[in-house]
Amino acid sequence: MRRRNYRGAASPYGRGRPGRHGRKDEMWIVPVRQGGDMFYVGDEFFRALWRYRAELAPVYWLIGCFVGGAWLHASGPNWWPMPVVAGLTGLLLLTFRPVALISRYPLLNRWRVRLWGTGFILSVSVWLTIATVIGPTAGKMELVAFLATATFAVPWLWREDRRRLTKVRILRDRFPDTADAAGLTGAKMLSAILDKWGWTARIKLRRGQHWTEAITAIPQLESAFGARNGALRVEPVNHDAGAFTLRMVEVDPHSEPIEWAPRPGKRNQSITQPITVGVFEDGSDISVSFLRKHVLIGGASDSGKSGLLNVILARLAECGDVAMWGIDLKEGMELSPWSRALNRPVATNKDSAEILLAAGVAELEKRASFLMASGRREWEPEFDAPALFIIIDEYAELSRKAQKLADSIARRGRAVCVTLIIATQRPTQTAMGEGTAARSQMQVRFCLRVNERPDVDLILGAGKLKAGWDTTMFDSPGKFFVSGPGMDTPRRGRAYRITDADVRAAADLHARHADTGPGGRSESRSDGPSGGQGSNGSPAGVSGPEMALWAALNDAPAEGVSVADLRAVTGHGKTQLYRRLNALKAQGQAEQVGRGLWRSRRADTAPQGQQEGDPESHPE
Ligand SMILES: Nc1ncnc2c1ncn2[C@@H]1O[C@H](COP(=O)(O)OP(=O)(O)OP(=O)(O)O)[C@@H](O)[C@H]1O
Repeated sequence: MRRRNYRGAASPYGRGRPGRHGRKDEMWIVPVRQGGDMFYVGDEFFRALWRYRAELAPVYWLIGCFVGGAWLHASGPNWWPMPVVAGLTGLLLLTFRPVALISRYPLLNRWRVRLWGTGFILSVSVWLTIATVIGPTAGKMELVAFLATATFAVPWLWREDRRRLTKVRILRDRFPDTADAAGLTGAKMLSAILDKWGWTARIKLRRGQHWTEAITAIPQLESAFGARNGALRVEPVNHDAGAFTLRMVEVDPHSEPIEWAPRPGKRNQSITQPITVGVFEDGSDISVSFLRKHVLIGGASDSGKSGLLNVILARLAECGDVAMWGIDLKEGMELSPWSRALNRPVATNKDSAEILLAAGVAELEKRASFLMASGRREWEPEFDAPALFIIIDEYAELSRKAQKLADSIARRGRAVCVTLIIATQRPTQTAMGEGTAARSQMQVRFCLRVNERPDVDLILGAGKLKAGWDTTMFDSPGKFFVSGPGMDTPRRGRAYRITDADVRAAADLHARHADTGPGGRSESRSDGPSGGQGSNGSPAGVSGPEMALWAALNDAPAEGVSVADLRAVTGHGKTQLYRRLNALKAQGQAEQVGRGLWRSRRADTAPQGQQEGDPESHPE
């Protein structure tokens, strides 16, 4: 059989024959339909019988039963045990559901499907047994077959996933016309998935078209689909400039505010896990990792910046390995309700903001020397060594000095887990501080509604507006795009709505220091195990006992520091202290130099006798 190339000329080569450079030339070949139009119509007919096999299944069952019954009857009435054995085998399989069967047909896990299957197998095997003996057309056999088929066809055709499958097929079959009407001639729908809010499809464009053309064609596509304004979203597909993801939002999950639901349990979360701040419009959670990342929240007035900041604070407060400081230059209006959950009184004016940021830089430097001395590269947050977040509402209001300090934290704070969460309306260079690079250090960026399109690039970074991250059309507060590691497509999200009462409840539930309540005493956290200045002068509850322990071991004389002294500086109980000391010893960072005497392992000293078996080298 000769094949034709794409211009219709006969090709001398069969399908797949290597070209001049060993390249297969099958791209240029389409199969020739021999036999003219009749063959074509017949071909399409059989294709349709196969494509719509699920919908046509009841007809196939009926035909199968009559053909099978006729064959068995013709073979002899004594063949009746055959359908009985087949039916029993089917029932046994359904009852015991071997793994191979379940992994191929997971639907069999549903009891309704099994009930239907049991009835179906019983009916078919009984009917075939009788048909083998008396014949498939004897008596009322035909009527019974039709009635039984109709009975089993109803639940089969009404099945929810069958309905979905049909909808997907209709979408896919009609898509070439829709794309044509929208000016994307030649585009194909490769796959589609339905969910409760709408559907998402993967589209492949004609060769030479770029996915950004689909962004321009969104209004035309909406019209061609007969959808409401703003119902369609276009997102790029990684590694394929000629494809995109088309999302139709039939029911907008963001049309109503999504209420904040506090999580039970106190301080049992960890910042090493992503935190959930809202819901994407396909109903999935927006989970963002805040660990070792600076965060920027930008948006116009009333776009919901403070609301989002409150949600983030509430989530951070749930983490036991987090410490928080706050700067709120709106006279503490936004952050004061959080005072009890913060590890330091809120800075509400330019001077106290400078002091707080200077303390942040000092903390950062202490942590950096600690890491260097202990041969580690990154701060691993723990309850005793929390990640420190400095939250700044209205960053643009900071003084120049404060902005320089914040810039220093932005540049150096990530590895040591001293990070910034900044909210501002327009992060222009002036607002972020002339001569500083704070904006470029922000890895996670939330962009709420903005009034001017160029503000999108200002908040999210150059080129984002052109890539479809336009937030000027966001119509309700709390809606945003978030960009960051692993979040490089513009998916619309909406933050939870958190009320003032929710904020108060969360702050009470996760109070760090009861004595720093609204209007609480400043710098008064000097008592208790996690309070007070560490021996290294670290701020209470931030650097924590871990650094105090390390400083004491480092400062210890050659004969070591006593366990009693270490307990005093860290506030640890004996068991906890020995757990930490033994861990440091295992890492080669601390050594026991005598009974109950420890110090850091120094490069210049040979390892001392390790006194294995010393009862005090194990927690009691
Ligand atoms: N996620 C949300 N869902 C529903 N409503 C919200 C949400 N976030 C904020 N709002 C509402 O929007 C209004 C403005 O919110 P918010 O004060 O957070 O905005 P803002 O951007 O901080 O404003 P400004 O810059 O003026 O301080 C408030 O009435 C708030 O209740």
